[in-house]
Amino acid sequence: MEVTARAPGKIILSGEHAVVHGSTAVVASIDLYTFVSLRLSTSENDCTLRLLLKDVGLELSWDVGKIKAALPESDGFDSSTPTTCTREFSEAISALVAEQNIPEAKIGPAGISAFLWLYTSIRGFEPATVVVKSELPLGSGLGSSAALSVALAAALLASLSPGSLDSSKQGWLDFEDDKLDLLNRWAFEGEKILHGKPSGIDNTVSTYGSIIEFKSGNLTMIKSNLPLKMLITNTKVERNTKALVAGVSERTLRHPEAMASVFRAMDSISTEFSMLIQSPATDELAITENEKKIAELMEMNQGLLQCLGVSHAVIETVLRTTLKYKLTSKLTGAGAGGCVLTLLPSLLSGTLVDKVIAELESCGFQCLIAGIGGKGAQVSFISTS
Ligand SMILES: Nc1ncnc2c1ncn2[C@@H]1O[C@H](COP(=O)(O)OP(=O)(O)OP(=O)(O)O)[C@@H](O)[C@H]1O
Ligand SMILES: C[C@@](O)(CCO)CC(=O)[O-]
Ligand SMILES: [Mg+2]
Repeated sequence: MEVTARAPGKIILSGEHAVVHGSTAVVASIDLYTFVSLRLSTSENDCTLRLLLKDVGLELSWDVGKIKAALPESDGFDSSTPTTCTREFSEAISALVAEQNIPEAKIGPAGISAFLWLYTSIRGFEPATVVVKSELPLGSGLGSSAALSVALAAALLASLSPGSLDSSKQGWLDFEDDKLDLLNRWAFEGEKILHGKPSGIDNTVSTYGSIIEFKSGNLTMIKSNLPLKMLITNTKVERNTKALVAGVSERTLRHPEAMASVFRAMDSISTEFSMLIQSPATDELAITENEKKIAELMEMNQGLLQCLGVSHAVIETVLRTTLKYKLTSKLTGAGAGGCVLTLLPSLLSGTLVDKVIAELESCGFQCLIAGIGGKGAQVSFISTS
């Protein structure tokens, strides 16, 4: 049997970074996915765990006996109890990754460490082949690390106990709510390896989908009464979320009061953003008025993100370019490059949108318009017999 899981990326509409420090944030899933296929070995002679990372052209393999010998003694794995990777395990896993001699330019080791932690914690030391493929740009603010963690955990948990999932059914199947909570908690353990000190917002929206108001681990699914059409511009400047999150924490240590004020302001912006998109807007005038207020909140949010030190020259280029067309933009995700959101008001003509995209792409950027607020993690069972 082979199981394939898919998990969506995300756009943070308001409150990134501040959410790590307890502020409210608003986040939406997007219809770009990371796919993880897991096929357990059927041959008794096969003692290999294979990981194929298609997006970075890496094929890695370990003898499962060697993995078991390299990891510290433990009471065995318990898939029902998400556990944080300890320093001792982290050092042993880093050594298993280092022996693969991965070219640094290809990919940071964190994604592979997260894989080894989730695999051995949930499935133990069973030989298998795991294939990862994504529609998301990596390291660009669209939640590729969370989509990886969620899709990995989803495939592993579904392979262990399909539970209510009917493996004879075709197509993408939804998890039961209680399974989603377990999945999200395991994915959060993967994000801790990838993000250092994650808030949990990225793995939560990749697990549950939809649009979510998130604060200190608490989530409220919200329904937007506004179209919320967003142009996503990928500046193609890759960066590392873990380092950026750490940088904001260091600035907070240097300027505690000032930064606390910024976080409080971002909390207010997110709360108002959430209230606005849920407020009833039936006619064009009401929608336009609310879209103008949303644009103002995005502009204010971007200004505060500059206070945190996570903007970048290429982000400023996108801001200036879209402002020429009286459009408002803000970075999304960890910043310092990556992706920028531009609100496309519902009355905006397609011709104008095409002009904005053409000018942005002439700067070497890549533009896309993704559907937002869709499904979260799902699995599909493909018979390989
Ligand atoms: N499809 C993938 N294949 C291999 N590694 C991946 C994949 N997706 C994510 N990763 C891992 O996640 C890292 C990128 O995570 P990072 O958190 O820095 O960026 P992001 O999640 O795309 O952006 P943000 O956290 O701001 O939303 C990559 O360097 C890699 O280690
Ligand atoms: C920058 C951050 O707020 C969002 C990254 O997409 C980090 C986090 O919340 O884990
Ligand atoms: Mg990430």
